[in-house]
Amino acid sequence: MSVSISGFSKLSKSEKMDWLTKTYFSNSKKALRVLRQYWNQDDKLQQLHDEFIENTISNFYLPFGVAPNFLINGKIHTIPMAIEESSVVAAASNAAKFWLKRGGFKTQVLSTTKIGQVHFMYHGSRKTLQKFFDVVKPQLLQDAKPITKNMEQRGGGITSIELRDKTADIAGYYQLHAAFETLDAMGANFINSCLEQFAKTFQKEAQHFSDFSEAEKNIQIVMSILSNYVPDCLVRAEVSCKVEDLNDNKNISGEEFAAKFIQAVNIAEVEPYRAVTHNKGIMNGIDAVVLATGNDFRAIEAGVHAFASKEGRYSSLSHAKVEDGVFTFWMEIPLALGTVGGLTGLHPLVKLALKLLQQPTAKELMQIVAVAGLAQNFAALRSLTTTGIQEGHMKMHLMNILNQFEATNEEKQLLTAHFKTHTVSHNAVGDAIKKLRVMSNGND
Ligand SMILES: CC(C)(COP(=O)([O-])OP(=O)([O-])OC[C@H]1O[C@@H](n2cnc3c(N)ncnc32)[C@H](O)[C@@H]1OP(=O)([O-])[O-])[C@@H](O)C(=O)NCCC(=O)NCCSC(=O)C[C@@](C)(O)CC(=O)[O-]
Ligand SMILES: NC(=O)C1=CN([C@@H]2O[C@H](COP(=O)(O)OP(=O)(O)OC[C@H]3O[C@@H](n4cnc5c(N)ncnc54)[C@H](O)[C@@H]3O)[C@@H](O)[C@H]2O)C=CC1
Repeated sequence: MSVSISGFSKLSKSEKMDWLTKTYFSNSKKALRVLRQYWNQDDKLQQLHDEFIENTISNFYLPFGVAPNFLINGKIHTIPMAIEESSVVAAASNAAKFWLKRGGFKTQVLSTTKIGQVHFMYHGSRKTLQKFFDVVKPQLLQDAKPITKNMEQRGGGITSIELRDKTADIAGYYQLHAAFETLDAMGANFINSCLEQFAKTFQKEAQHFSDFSEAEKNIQIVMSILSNYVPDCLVRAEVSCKVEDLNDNKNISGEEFAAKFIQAVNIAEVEPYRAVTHNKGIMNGIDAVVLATGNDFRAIEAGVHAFASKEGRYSSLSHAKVEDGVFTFWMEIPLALGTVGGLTGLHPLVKLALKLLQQPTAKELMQIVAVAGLAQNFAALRSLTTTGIQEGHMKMHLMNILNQFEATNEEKQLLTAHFKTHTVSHNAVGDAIKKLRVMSNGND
């Protein structure tokens, strides 16, 4: 079907739903019912959620779960997670429980610098441009003062601006490359506002710079935007224990477990096909907490994967070693997060998640999120190198398969018990449910 519409954004919510359901669904009443089913019953809350984005017609639920027992730098946390995939929360909880008895997670924020750039074109003398930049720099900072005043009072603001010559890549291409400290805000809007002001000042002042020829005054601003690549907004998370303490009755000694685990990490360090899946496992934990705390998971994803490629080849974000009988597993990861701004003060479940985390600062949240990623990676690698991933994952996924077969509560109970001792697969569940239904029909 190929249908276009002009002025859709101007329609009311019910007009939008009406057009959509009549245009795309043979049973428009049923489609409407589903959409309405996910509206918040409270009118005020419904409006709040509607107004987060544009053309809202319903709400998209994700489960909101928690993983308890995370010992981080000596303090226990229960971590909120919003995610659709079964076994992720169980895996995080499992790893938290494992490390609770082994000293817990240690974390450290290594840096908090964020970057933004004004990309512009200039075809003239590089020396004169540099001279102009040196002259105009105080004015750039001065004109941005109305935007930076409050941030500076809090201890943040613009920390540097430099002129970068990118003409080796594209003829005439230069940048104003600026660094920012945005404290508890992720900072996208703050940084973009500063950059757009830089661009205005830069262009305006160029008109009055007497060393420029008329042609050189014609600086063309291409765009002004923050970068989601934040290699200097970095947090480290680590676990370690004596090798013999890794033994956890999984029919494998601590030494064997450490050796296999390190092999698995080494493979992800050198083999991109494996590294992507390895890091996906880390992002299971990271994204879930990022979402639950109202942060921008696209920004985090883009930045993290760029960081994983920083050596020129996509590689593992985590690393492991044994030294002097001590197993250490760690990760350094860039995370530009906010605990103010964005949705953090608006979405009721985000507010609850932040309260659950005892109202963390952005730095504290960076550490909690990194831990969730490392824990997730530990749980996945532990399964992969011992039982295999499917045993635990499918155990958790069983309920989704049962729901696909529209199992009743009674069927769920019987089949959950059955699959405690049988391997879960889509086919096996299908066969078991068929058998059960034939038997119960026979009994009728
Ligand atoms: C699934 C488990 C945890 C089972 O592990 P288990 O040893 O069978 O669990 P258990 O029943 O003995 O319970 C032990 C603890 O695990 C947690 N746990 C256990 N069950 C639950 C549950 N229902 N709800 C909440 N928490 C649960 C919980 O902490 C529990 O302690 P308790 O609460 O009893 O004191 C384990 O096998 C595991 O960690 N597997 C890894 C699963 C995983 O990584 N899933 C992610 C999806 S797969 C993927 O996307 C990524 C991947 C794997 O491809 C990445 C990669 O390749 O690297
Ligand atoms: N490329 C990207 O990543 C882009 C992301 N965004 C979106 O921007 C939003 C985040 O932007 P923000 O500027 O962080 O949010 P925001 O625009 O809500 O601003 C947060 C403001 O909170 C104030 N504030 C109060 N207390 C503070 C404290 N302790 N520390 C720091 N600031 C404090 C500051 O004035 C700060 O500017 C997210 O929703 C994100 O999705 C927007 C454009 C691009």
